[in-house]
Amino acid sequence: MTSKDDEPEAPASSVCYLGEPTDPDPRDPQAVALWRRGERARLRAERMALSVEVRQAKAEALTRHLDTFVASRLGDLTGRVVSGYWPIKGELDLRPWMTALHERGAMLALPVVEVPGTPLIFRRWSPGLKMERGHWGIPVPPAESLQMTPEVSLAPVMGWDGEGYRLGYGGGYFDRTLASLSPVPLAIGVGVQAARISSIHPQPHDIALSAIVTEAGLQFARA
Ligand SMILES: Nc1nc2c(c(=O)[nH]1)N(C=O)[C@@H](CNc1ccc(C(=O)N[C@@H](CCC(=O)O)C(=O)O)cc1)CN2
Ligand SMILES: Nc1ncnc2c1ncn2[C@@H]1O[C@H](COP(=O)(O)OP(=O)(O)OP(=O)(O)O)[C@@H](O)[C@H]1O
Repeated sequence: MTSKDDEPEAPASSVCYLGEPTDPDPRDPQAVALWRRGERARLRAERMALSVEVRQAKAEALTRHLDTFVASRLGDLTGRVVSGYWPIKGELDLRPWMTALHERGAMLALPVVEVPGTPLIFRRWSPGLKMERGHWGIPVPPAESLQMTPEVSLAPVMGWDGEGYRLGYGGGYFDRTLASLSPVPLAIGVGVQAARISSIHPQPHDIALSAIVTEAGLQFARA
């Protein structure tokens, strides 16, 4: 007869980390890159598993927190340039907020990969604008749209940490863009609360965002 004592003990790590991948050595860029690839796949699968209704409820809750935060930092947005994003791959759809801002007199813009491996540019958008298919199949405003520099820039996050760092799709586009813009915009990471990771293990090229907002509220903000 077997007793409980005969059963092999689970290693402590499987209890503590609940099957999450082990953190890489942050000094080893290749290990970090490999770990990020795994985290992106895990977080993307989790996000895709959310129903459309749940995702929409999260987007609505997030929008309320975002609106409050932006108003607290900038006040009235009339005439200000705000960049959003066209949702892909299960990203939260904040287009209703973009439309509301447009109606309140803000100028909206969307990011465009004009040249792969270089900073994003931003083209003016307004509700109903006919879009073109850009790099990676992402819909973008057509080339004749006015190019603008955002004062507020939304960055959809695949993952995020408590220090304001973002995990995206692995192109490095947002980091490159923030490094190139002057003045630096109020860069707000937006995504689901469940995509929080303890650290993205920031590398020299990673630039922390100004704030992170999820459906649960403001999670991080620099003074
Ligand atoms: N909706 C939305 N639009 C957005 C962004 C976003 O995150 N979400 N971006 C935010 O930045 C920019 C596009 N970001 C991109 C990021 C990666 C790749 C890409 O080619 N990824 C490759 C892997 C690259 C690599 O590992 O070197 C791939 O997955 O095949 C393309 C666009 C601008 N528009
Ligand atoms: N300022 C930069 N200059 C040159 N290369 C950069 C810069 N920022 C990032 N990169 C390159 O981009 C690669 C991917 O970066 P990272 O893992 O941070 O992507 P990401 O933030 O998830 O992507 P994205 O912003 O496109 O969604 C890195 O290996 C890095 O070499």
